[in-house]
Amino acid sequence: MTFLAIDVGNTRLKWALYEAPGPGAALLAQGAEFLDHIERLAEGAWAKLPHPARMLGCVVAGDAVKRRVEEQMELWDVSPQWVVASAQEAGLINGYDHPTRLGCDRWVAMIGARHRMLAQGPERPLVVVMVGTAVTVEAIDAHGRFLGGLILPGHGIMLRALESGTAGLHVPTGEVCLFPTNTSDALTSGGTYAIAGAVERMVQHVMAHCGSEPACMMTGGAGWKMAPSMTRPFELVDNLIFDGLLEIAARRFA
Ligand SMILES: Nc1ncnc2c1ncn2[C@@H]1O[C@H](COP(=O)(O)OP(=O)(O)O)[C@@H](O)[C@H]1O
Ligand SMILES: CC(C)(COP(=O)(O)O)[C@@H](O)C(=O)NCCC(=O)O
Ligand SMILES: [K+]
Repeated sequence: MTFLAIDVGNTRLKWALYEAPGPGAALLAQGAEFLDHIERLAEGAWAKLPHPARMLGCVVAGDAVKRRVEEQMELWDVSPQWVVASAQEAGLINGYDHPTRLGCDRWVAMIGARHRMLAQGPERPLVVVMVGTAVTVEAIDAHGRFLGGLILPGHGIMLRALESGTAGLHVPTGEVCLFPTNTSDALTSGGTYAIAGAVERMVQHVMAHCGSEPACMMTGGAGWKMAPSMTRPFELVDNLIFDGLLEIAARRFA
């Protein structure tokens, strides 16, 4: 029973086709498109795919984008199903004030991270960092309760905000360094360490609250850029959202 997983962020749509709806299923094909190029999918990357029997996705880019994706899916006889964060799913408990207002991408990535950790060993607290258009930093206790999380601007948004709010910060991308001595390096390093510093604070909060060191996982399109600048060991995972969608699919489509 082939299974299509779709993750629509604010910058790109990522998709992956699996042989079956469950963890460990073989990956048959995958791809990514910028949101402007969604209309290419049905006649492009999706045209030659085996038809998916089931689909599950998460979308945080708004209803108009969701409809554009569903239009491309008319190629197949599969009903689109989109995850909404809930009070509890797949072993995770949602501590948000209004559970359904939590970004579904955050919820699904946390489910993926929790099961990845359980597959590796005993229960531990978790810090899950997702570096996309925005950056999110989530805290989960050892029992699978989502305690809360941070939302920060991603690299691109930080740079655009500085460019548009000042006269003298229109410069090319620089390098991350400890003591930047030019504007490009100062901006690139500032953004990177803003994120790394926020993550370090969250790790400290979790250690103080839970009394033990969390496992740390990082994912998202720009995760690889952050990885060398973290203050602690982080496992860089390709796509925790697909992992989470596979966990949810295994339960819904069993
Ligand atoms: N090959 C790439 N294509 C697009 N964005 C990339 C790429 N490599 C890194 N990035 C960075 O990743 C961010 C987008 O990551 P992504 O996970 O697609 O975000 P979202 O889930 O919010 O759509 C961009 O802000 C960009 O800085
Ligand atoms: C925080 C986000 C913008 C992240 O989006 P992304 O960077 O993945 O495109 C998204 O998860 C969202 O819109 N969340 C809703 C608000 C919340 O989670 O509290
Ligand atoms: K995302």
